[in-house]
Amino acid sequence: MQLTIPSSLDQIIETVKDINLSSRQQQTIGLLTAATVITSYTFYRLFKGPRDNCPTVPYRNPFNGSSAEYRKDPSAFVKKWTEEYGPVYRVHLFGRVCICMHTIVSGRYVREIFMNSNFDFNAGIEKRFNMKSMADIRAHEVPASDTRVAVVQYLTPHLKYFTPRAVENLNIGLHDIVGDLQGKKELPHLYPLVQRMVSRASASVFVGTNLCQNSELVTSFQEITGDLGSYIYAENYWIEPFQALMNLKMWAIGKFSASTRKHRRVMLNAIVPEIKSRLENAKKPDWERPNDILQDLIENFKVPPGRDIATHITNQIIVLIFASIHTTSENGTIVLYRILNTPGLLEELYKEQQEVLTNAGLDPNGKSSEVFTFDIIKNMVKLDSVCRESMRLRNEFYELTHTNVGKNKVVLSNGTIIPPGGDVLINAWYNQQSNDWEEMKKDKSEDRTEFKPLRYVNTGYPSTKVSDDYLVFGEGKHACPGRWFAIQEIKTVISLLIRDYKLQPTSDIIFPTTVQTALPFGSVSIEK
Ligand code: HEM
Repeated sequence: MQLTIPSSLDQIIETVKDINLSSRQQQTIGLLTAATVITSYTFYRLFKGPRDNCPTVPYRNPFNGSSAEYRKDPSAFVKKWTEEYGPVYRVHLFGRVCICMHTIVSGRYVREIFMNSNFDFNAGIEKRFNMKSMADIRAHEVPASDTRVAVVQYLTPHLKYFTPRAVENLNIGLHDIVGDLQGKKELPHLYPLVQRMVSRASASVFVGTNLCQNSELVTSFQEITGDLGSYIYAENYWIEPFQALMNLKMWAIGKFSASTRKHRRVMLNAIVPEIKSRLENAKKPDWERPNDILQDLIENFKVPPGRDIATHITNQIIVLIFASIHTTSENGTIVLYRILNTPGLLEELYKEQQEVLTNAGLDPNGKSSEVFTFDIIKNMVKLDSVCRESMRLRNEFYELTHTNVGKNKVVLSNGTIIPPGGDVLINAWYNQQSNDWEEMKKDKSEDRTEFKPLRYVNTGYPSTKVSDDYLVFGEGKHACPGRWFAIQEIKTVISLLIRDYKLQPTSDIIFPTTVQTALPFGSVSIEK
């Protein structure tokens, strides 16, 4: 017997009204049929999500829906269903069913998510990757708004001031990996190099010029995100449909994992005495106030009741690290591989660098912390275009999950309903790369899938400018407030490397096509 799951109440009535109830046997069959149909309908509604005619990608596995198919070939999956269903549709992914099934939003509709304060990125991401919980930080003690304030008020306005120290420490980070470099050195992958440079420079700005010399601390800055992330990503996906179990697992990582304990110990060992000595020195008349985010946090943030100041500030710094170090290192690595994979590009960028420095009356071979100033880096427009183009083309598919944290349903302009607690995924592939989005093409012949390094030169679209077709930093009032610092670091890492070293790929460079990593692969030789 074939069971057809009805999609509306009318269909149920149609099915039941034809049952002839003249005999006892027929009555029993009739009742059973009606019960089966009603139960099926209830399940159908439950698994389908809200009644709004939004199409749902068909799936067989009721627990993990389309997750396996999506993970196997995300590009094919996203292309197929976006073509079939258009800009807004539902997919049963990562165990999210019923009213919480992910709604995929593409094209201009993404604005309706980014501009609506009911949608929260942190609430969405924390369902699968709750960094605070995994680092044993109580969420309410370090709200996202605190980290935003730290960046918006104390970091971004002072980027010019912080630049020389960041450049000096990028160089030290580089030296940590390549050493004095007498001959050629082979780097199996570029990520550890970029990550060390970014970690050292970020540490000099976040916790100051004294603590950034603590190599163990810089290593913790470098590794904490990847270490905690590996507990989640190296996992069996069976746990995904069970949110309570996921939460328990992330909480247990925070409380009991060796990585969390180690990184917290290293950070507290460094930060506790530093805060103590700063608080004592501040009482002295000849005190010279340290200028870094640590000092801003000490002076401006309230310590929650029952918490000591050092633990609270360490927690704030850890959250800042989660937001900044891996993201910047990963994207810096992506840009570098793109440059190395494009014949003639490295030489063109070197030429631009020499021209910008010479036009500013600076010695093109001068001390890096003196010549690579905030304005000089800003003037490297070709390099900036390469950054935007490389980041636009990173392998992104359904990204930037947002949850409706409001009490009411949100109705998109096409009638799609996102209920309270409902999740949205942004179709970054479509918005950033698809040629089907005609509106985003300058002319019909433009190919958005192509890597065109100088695409954005003189277009008014620097790599920090968010737009519907460039969502790497999000959009709207929660768009990444650290993007100016991130781009400054990425551009300086590249400027230092292409001026002072010779880099050459020693294997093919592979750009990933899976959801597991955005990092390209390939070995590179480096020499002076
Ligand atoms: C290339 C590197 C980076 C990328 C790709 C990146 C990306 C993002 C994205 C996608 C968001 C969410 C935006 C949204 O909700 O719409 C975000 C938020 C945030 N980012 Fe970044 N980020 C980067 C670097 C940084 C850096 C260096 C910092 C700090 C120094 C930082 C601090 C933050 C903070 C505090 C938020 C939360 C903003 C809020 O909730 O209002 N990010 N970032």
